[in-house]
Amino acid sequence: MNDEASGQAVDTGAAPHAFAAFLRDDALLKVRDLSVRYRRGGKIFVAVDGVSFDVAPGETLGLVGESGSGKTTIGRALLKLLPKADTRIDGHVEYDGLNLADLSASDLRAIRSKLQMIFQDPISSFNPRRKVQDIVGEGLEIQGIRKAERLERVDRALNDVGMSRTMVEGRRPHQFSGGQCQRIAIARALAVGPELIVCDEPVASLDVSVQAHVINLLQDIRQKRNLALIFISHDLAVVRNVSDRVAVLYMGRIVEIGTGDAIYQRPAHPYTRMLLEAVPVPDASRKIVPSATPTQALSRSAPPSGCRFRLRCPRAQAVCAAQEPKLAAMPYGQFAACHFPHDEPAPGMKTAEQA
Ligand SMILES: Nc1ncnc2c1ncn2[C@@H]1O[C@H](COP(=O)(O)OP(=O)(O)OP(=O)(O)O)[C@@H](O)[C@H]1O
Repeated sequence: MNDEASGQAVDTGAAPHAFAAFLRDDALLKVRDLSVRYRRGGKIFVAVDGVSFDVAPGETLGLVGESGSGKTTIGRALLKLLPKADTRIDGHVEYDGLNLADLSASDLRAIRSKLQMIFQDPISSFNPRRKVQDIVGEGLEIQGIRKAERLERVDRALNDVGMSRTMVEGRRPHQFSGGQCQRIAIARALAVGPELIVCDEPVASLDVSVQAHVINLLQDIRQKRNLALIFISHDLAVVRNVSDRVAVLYMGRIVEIGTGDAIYQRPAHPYTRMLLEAVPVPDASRKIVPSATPTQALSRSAPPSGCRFRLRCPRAQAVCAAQEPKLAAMPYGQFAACHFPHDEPAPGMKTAEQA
């Protein structure tokens, strides 16, 4: 399936179940042409629009984009956590060969032990009246696991996040710091023995000094347990050291997807470059590209014709208004949806050859 050199445009919209060249056969999770529409005040709002990607066992995929680009909606759609009312989901999500749309409630419960999610604000996902050891064991309780085994698995999960039962015994979430609460949330996800965890901005609410600890912790656990991660962030710098591949999302669509090396060293899409420019680096030659039209001002119920990024894009030409670009293979192996992709290294970045 890895037809990277073909240079062929990939129309995932027209052929939702066809394997595009950046998709893989051996994936644990297959997402094909996923769209999510919300009804808001009588209008249809397209939050996610024809997104396709895969996650292989043990792989980390970074999902990056500005606020409102649809990252959380994708994460929640994968776990079937979106509100049913006023939400329409189309497309195909397959986990370990099972189509999630076809699953009965009990099959879905079984899958949930394999597929977990952690959130930006862990405390709001905790029942404040419960003790921490019970919170960590919640998923096991739902599965009907007996108490002795539950305690053993809770201990193991707490140890994996650098905590212990003695540390948490009899205590409630508000007695812990933000970083510790995120560890508790990770332990709760780990306790059920997942294969894939969707991490939704897991460090965004933490102090910068704690962020690195939590990221390193996730990395260690991932290696130890051969976990796959979808790491959601608005910040390309945050996913940089954790992602094998990165997908860049703009207004509900993937505009670039590829290995971390390609995305950081040879970003082809002007939007990816804009996000990279916003990453603070100690290099005065790199400036933040001014954005004429902020995303919030762009209507999602009536997105611009052609390329959705064209109103903010310094390279836009007439064809960009007339024709929506498809994801196409770039010389450095990634796929980008752009009529005028960049071919030069990212400014201020050393390429692998130069390093
Ligand atoms: N339940 C809902 N009903 C209506 N609109 C929604 C709902 N949930 C999200 N949206 C809208 O869908 C768009 C995508 O939201 P989403 O939270 O997925 O984006 P995001 O990229 O995760 O942004 P953020 O980082 O700010 O959470 C936003 O404009 C949001 O307002």
